Order: sequence, then structure tokens, then C-alpha cells
Amino acid sequence: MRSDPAPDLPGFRARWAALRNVPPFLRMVWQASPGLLVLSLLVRLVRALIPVTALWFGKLIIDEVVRLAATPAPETGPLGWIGTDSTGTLVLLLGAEFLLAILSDLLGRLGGLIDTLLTERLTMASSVRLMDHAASLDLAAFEDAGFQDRLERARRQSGGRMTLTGQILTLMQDGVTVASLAGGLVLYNPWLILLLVAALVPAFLGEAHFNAQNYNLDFRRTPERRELDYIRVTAAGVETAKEIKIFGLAPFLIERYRTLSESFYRARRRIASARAAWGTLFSALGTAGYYLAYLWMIGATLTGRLSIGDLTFLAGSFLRLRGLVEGLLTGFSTTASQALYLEDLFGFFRQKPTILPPAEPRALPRPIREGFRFEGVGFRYPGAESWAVRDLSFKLRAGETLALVGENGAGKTTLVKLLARLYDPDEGRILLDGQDLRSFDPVALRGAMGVIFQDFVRYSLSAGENIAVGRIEDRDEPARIEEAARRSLADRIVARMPEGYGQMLGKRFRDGIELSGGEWQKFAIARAYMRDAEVLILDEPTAALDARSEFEVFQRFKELSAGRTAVLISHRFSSVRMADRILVLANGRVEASGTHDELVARPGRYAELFELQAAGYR
Ligand SMILES: Nc1ncnc2c1ncn2[C@@H]1O[C@H](COP(=O)(O)OP(=O)(O)OP(=O)(O)O)[C@@H](O)[C@H]1O
Repeated sequence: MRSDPAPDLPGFRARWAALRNVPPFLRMVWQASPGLLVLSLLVRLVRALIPVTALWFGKLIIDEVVRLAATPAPETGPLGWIGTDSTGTLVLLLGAEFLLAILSDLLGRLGGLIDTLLTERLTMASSVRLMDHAASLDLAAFEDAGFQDRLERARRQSGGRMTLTGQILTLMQDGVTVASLAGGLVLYNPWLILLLVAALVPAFLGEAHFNAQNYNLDFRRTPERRELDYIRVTAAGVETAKEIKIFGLAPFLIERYRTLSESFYRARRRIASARAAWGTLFSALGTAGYYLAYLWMIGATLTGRLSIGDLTFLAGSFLRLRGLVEGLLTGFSTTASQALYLEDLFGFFRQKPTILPPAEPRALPRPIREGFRFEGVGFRYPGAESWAVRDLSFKLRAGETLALVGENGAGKTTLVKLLARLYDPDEGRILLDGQDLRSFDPVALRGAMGVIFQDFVRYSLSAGENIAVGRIEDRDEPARIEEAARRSLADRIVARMPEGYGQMLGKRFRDGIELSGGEWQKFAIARAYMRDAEVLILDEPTAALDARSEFEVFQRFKELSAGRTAVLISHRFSSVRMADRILVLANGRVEASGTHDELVARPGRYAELFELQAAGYR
């Protein structure tokens, strides 16, 4: 998954090969709701046979009318027919056709209802599967642009394209109808069918061609479309509104959006116009086929080989068949191109994570006895030229508080991500109590850690839930949440909220309260305290805190991390100096380590940075 190039544009063969996704898709539909699927199939089977039945009744009625018209009319006019023996069959036939019309309408509506429900169920099921699968993939995957494109296409697929179920089922239904009508035609004259098919094949090929072009356009333009979405969200988003105003960015963004979407529009217009022009020509061919057949039928009726009823049945069948076969062929081609979109969805599902639990994971040491050891660890982000960290060798002893110091981009956050096994090193290894991190279950490993990243998430959830995400299975344990809030000082913020722990945070939803950066940070820190973490890691946890809060937070952190292993990343020396040991990173390597006093006494980067910061306060 590390080097994940954008897939090549699928060729013609690949398009048809994509149809192999239809069976797993139907399996997915079946899993989403077996009952609805069976019901839908039954309703459609009955509906499929209605047209031929209705046409046949029509033929019988006309033949009966013609027969009656040839007999002398009663003297009382047409009403005189009523109640006489000779009209019995006609009344029966009319009644049957009337009931058939009612049944057809009823089944049509029922089918529509079932399809709507089935689509809802399927959208739900596939979205859940999508989220579930995305959660199982490596973090590295999410940082790869090719992956993001694929995810985007898969997401569109799961949201918008689920009408495919209806399409496939309709295709099946129409198939049965066509078979039944064609059966009738063949009984009269097999050549009629051939005429029909010959007239329709060009239309089908045209459709297939243009559908493929549309898909190609969508495929090639996925990155641009993601950019369009990004611009739209940025230009009209809640989170960005402030900065857009300050910098007056709207015209710039709008212009960029316009230019991009213009080129999209032009490409679509080109395909749509060509499709319309060719479509007209192909349709004319179909019409010509119909009139040739019609001529034959009229000839046969005039020579007495067909009755008037036969003529209406055949002409009706032929007309219906033409519409149906046309629909069937284009439907088939649409389905094939939809199946290409399915390829994105199932291709995404086929993608596998590389950070997996080993076949027989070791039990995580509890408590940790020795600690972690980095041995010549090197790591490069996927697609990056340079190493984010290299030749990292150091120990993180059990029970100690280690501070990581270094300038921006020195590799501090990367080191933490490696420790939590969000990535695996490209070189060297990381040991926990003498065992390679890869020999443990990553989920268990992360479960033993409380990590708060500098770009922690501000969840649009309640205050209590924002803390509970640290250990979501305990979300219904208020005592635990309150305790975590007390430790991180978030309890004081909650005390001021009208709805306490039930208060919605953030501005996204109604009645949500927006917090300051430092307040959000206290909620994030509370998450770390929700867990019985053996290892606490705070990545610049106090950047947004005021001086007093920072002091208090660290006092508590020191108390609470007593006996635990803790890693602290900070640019503030007032915090850093509390650590038992400090690791100075530069360009992804360990440059020096020691206590604050040792490092200040030594000439070097630490003493230099410390002096710079101290000077700022004088
Ligand atoms: N997701 C990523 N993809 C590619 N490169 C990355 C990614 N994250 C970080 N890097 C690169 O890796 C290097 C180390 O980054 P890291 O985030 O570990 O630095 P840091 O010491 O935590 O910096 P800061 O003090 O600014 O938080 C940087 O050169 C950065 O450009």
C-alpha cells in the first residue's frame, strides 16, 4: 500500500470485466435485506408478464368485436347488445382487461415502494461497510492522493449510485417481458425478431461508447472534482469563514472554481452533444425497422393470413418490443458502465491494511517493565523523498517522563506515530520490553496508550462525549468522565455550560457552543485521562493554554503520570524542564539527551533555544 499509484484508465475489456462486480453487488443487496429483494423479484416477475397478457386480451377483444360487428345489430341500437348471450365473452374479456390494468398499476406502485426501501437499506449497508473498511486501513493510505481519489469514487458510489439495484432488477424484468413478447412474435414470423435486433444494435453500440466516455471523464477528473469539492467547502464553510473574510479570499476561490468547472462543463457538453446527434440517427434506424415490419403485417392482414386482432397484437408487440429492447440494450450498457463505478467500490474493499496483528500476537506486558527501545529506526512518508526520521536509537524507560524537543519538522510527531504503530519503520525496529512492536496486536497496543495529537479532533458531539471518545465504551459512566474532566481542568468549563456534560460543542449543530482553542485542548487532554493508559503521550498539549492553565495542567500531568511512562512534546521550556529526561531531535535524528540542567550546561541546540526563549521573557 506504500506506493499506490493511481490505477490506469480501464480499457474496453476491463469495462466488461467490471461486470464481474455485479454478483458481489447483488450479494451485498441480498445481505442488506433478503426479504425486500425476494419481494421485489416476485412483484417484478408478475409485472413482466402483464404486457403480453394485456396485448393478448386486446387481440381477443378486437376479434370478438369484429365478429359481433359482422352479425346484424339489434334494432334498439348498440345498447341492445347488453345482456344478450352473444356479448358474454366480450364482457368477460373487458372485465379481465380492466382488472389487469388495476393490477398493473398496483404492482407498479408496490415495486416502486420496495425499490425505494431496498435502496435505502443498501445505501445504509454500504456506507457502514465503507466506514468499517476505511477504519481498518493504514493511516499511510489516507495520506496518499491516489487513495483519496479512490475513496472519493467509492464514497460517491455508495451514496449516489445505489439506484443500480433498481436498474439491474428492471433489466431482469424487462428481459422476461421481452422473452414473452418475442415468443408471440416468433409464433407468427421469426424474421420479425431479426429485423428488430438489426435495427437496434447500432443504438446499443452507440450507448455503450458514450457511457464509457462519460466514465473515462469521471475517472480522469476525480482529482479535479475533489479539488472542486474542496474549494466549495473552503469558500462556503463554517470553519474557514473567518479567514476567508479577513484575507478576502472569496473572489480568488470562486474564480478558481469557475475555471475548473468550466472545463468540466465543456467536456460534458462535447460528449452529450455527440450522444444526442448519434442517438437521433440510431433512433431513425429503429423506426425504419418498425415500419418495415408494419408493412409486412398490413400485407399479411390484407391477404387474410392475419386477423385484425392479430394485427393489433403484433403491431402492439413490435412497438413495445422496440421500446423494451432499446431500453434493455442501453440499460445493459449503463449497467456495464455503472459496474465500472462498482469496481471503485469493490476495489476499495479489496484494499488491505499492512499493519495487521500477527498470527499469534504476544500478550502486551502489563505493567511494562523495561520500556521501549528504538534501534536505528528510519521512516519515510509514502511518496516522500527525504527521511522524516533516520538512525533513531534511544530508550524510553518504563515509568519515566521523556520530553521531545526540536524545531519544526524535526520529527517529533513522527516518532510518536511510530510508537503508536500508526506507521511501521522502514529501517530498524522498535522494541517493547525486548519484543518487536510488530509482534503485538496493534489495537491492543494503541489501547494501552493515551495519545493526544497536536491536531486533535474537535468533535461536534456533547461535552461528555468529547471526553468519552478517549474510551468510548465507558461513555455511559459519568463518574469516569467527570474524573477525567477534573484532571484536565475541563470540569470548570463544563460548570459554565447551560447543559453541563450534555452540552453540544462546536457551531455545526443547533445550540452548539464554540470553545476557545485552549478550552478545546482541555477536553482533548481529558480524553487521555479516560483510559488506564500505561503510556501517556501529549503532543504539544499546552500550545493554546494560558500560562496559569499550562502550569496547572503540567502539575497534574506530573502527578498523574507518576509511575507511568509519559512522552511530552512541547516548544515551551517551562513544561519541558519538568521531564525526567529530554531528547533533542534535529533533522530526524537524536542530537542530544539528558536532564534540563545537563543540557543547559552543555553548549548546543538546547541551550541555544532555551536562551532564545528566556531572552524573550526578559
Ligand atoms: N503526513 C506526512 N506526509 C509527508 N511528510 C510528512 C507528513 N507529516 C510530516 N511529514 C514530514 O516529516 C518531517 C517531520 O515531521 P513531524 O511532524 O514529525 O515534525 P515535528 O517535529 O513534529 O514538527 P512540529 O514541531 O512542527 O510539530 C517533516 O519534514 C514533515 O514535512
